Amino acid sequence: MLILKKDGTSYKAEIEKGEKVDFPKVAELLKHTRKSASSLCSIGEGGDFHLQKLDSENTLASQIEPGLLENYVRKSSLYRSIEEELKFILDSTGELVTIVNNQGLVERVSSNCKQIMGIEVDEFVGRSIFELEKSGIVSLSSTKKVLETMREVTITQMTRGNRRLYVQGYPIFNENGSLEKILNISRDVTEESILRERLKQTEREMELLSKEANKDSKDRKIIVKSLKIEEIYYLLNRVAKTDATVLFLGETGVGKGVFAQHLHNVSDRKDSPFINVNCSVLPEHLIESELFGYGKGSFTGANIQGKKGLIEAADHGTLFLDEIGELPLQTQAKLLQVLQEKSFMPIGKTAPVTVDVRFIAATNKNLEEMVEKGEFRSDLYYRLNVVPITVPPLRERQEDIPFLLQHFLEVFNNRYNRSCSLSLEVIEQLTHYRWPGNVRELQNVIERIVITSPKLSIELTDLPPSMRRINSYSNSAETGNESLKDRMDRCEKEILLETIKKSKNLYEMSKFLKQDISTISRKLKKHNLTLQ
Ligand SMILES: Nc1ncnc2c1ncn2[C@@H]1O[C@H](COP(=O)(O)OP(=O)(O)OP(=O)(O)O)[C@@H](O)[C@H]1O
Repeated sequence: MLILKKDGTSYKAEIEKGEKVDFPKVAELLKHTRKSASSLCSIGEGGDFHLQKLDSENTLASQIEPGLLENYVRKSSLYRSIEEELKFILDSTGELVTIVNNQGLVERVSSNCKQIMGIEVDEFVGRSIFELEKSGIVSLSSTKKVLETMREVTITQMTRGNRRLYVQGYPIFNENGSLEKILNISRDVTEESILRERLKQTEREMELLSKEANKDSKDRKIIVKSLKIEEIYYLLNRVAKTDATVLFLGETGVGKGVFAQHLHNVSDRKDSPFINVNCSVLPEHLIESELFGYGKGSFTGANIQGKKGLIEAADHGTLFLDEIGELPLQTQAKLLQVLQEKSFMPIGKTAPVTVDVRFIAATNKNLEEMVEKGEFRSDLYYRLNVVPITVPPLRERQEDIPFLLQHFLEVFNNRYNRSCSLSLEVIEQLTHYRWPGNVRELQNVIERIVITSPKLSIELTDLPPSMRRINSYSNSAETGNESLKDRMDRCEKEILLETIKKSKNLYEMSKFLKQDISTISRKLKKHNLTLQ
């Protein structure tokens, strides 16, 4: 049995509670308690501990009040050393460690509490985590999550002192499997997040710089051959001298983006950024913050340092708003204000930002129709529509097609280290193709051919099946200038040309076309064709 003294020291007596003891043992006990034998027999009220009166059979038992016991234990050297070790462990991790009981009351916290949480240890210990969350001392409690899920959790927390914490909460179960405590280890990642954000910003700037650097590269060359494109090109060179807003209209892939970039390149703003924003790609809930930026800690999930918007990033340069028809109505109102006043208020800021930006917009939608349906603000439409430029689809400017084919062939031959060439029939065929995806589709077709063709000389048969015949027929039909006979003759010639490529002799050709040899021979003669 352990005999405890008021000063916290202890004495271990070889006596068990209820054990019969002889007088030598009682004497030993007396020595330590410094009581006389007669007083020991009468101890029991108000002493360090209460001994039951020794009865006639010399039975000794001890009774210690619970409060007193706790006090003794706290003062004991063993307790003190465990306590010190635990404190040392909590403090030496460098992370904020909290131990919370299963009711959500904070039992312990490491001494860096003030530095990380912004409050003193004493203000933290003993308080309910629910109350701390309510009073905004912690933004999101990991303890609460552990209590809900009974599992290990990981969360990001913002403290009152604007520190960002990466918190891991661990449930600690007792041997019966019920939750005893929750251990939370929080790492202060504020500096890390700032650095990450700076890195992202630098990457964005690098991307802008590399775009700027590439803008005059060969890939960016603009093919201007047809009269329609020539007109646009020269109009842009004139408009570039002003700051007028330009609205590019036209189907997808016709080159609206290319012309917007050209307009910037030939303007006085060419040495400042050209910021290309695709309004259809930015998620609706982010579009405003991306365009206008925001101040420090404006909303949940925002960068704590605040962020410069794309409009501000385009200061002294050009902002190209591609797919402007996709801009939400609410953002349209804010954009109109920038166009009119050249200033705007970033989210969560109190001072307006003034910018000097040239605006260019583009869309493949019918904005007038959208205005009628109330999907696009009429005032913004008129503001953007100062210089409207419609870029025609490829099928309306076939003169450009052979030059575009040649241009992209060069680009991709260089890129993939090949020397592919197109036969005259291929050029002719592709010139009459409808190109629903316009220049972008043409570019992709040539890239695919250069990458996949085993041969260097590209023939009709190497074209994707959809481009080999049908479209040229329908396209010519659209022009409506040819008679039925002429069109049939032309088709016949194209079919013969294609079959010649894969036939060794007349016999094979007649088999392919399911015609007798004499008919094939006659038709070859008619079209002035020979079998090699
Ligand atoms: N005249 C041209 N000369 C050279 N390349 C061109 C020309 N027109 C378009 N291109 C190329 O075609 C591709 C599509 O052009 P761009 O992205 O400018 O079209 P867009 O009309 O803006 O399309 P979308 O409406 O889908 O955004 C680009 O890779 C571009 O380089």
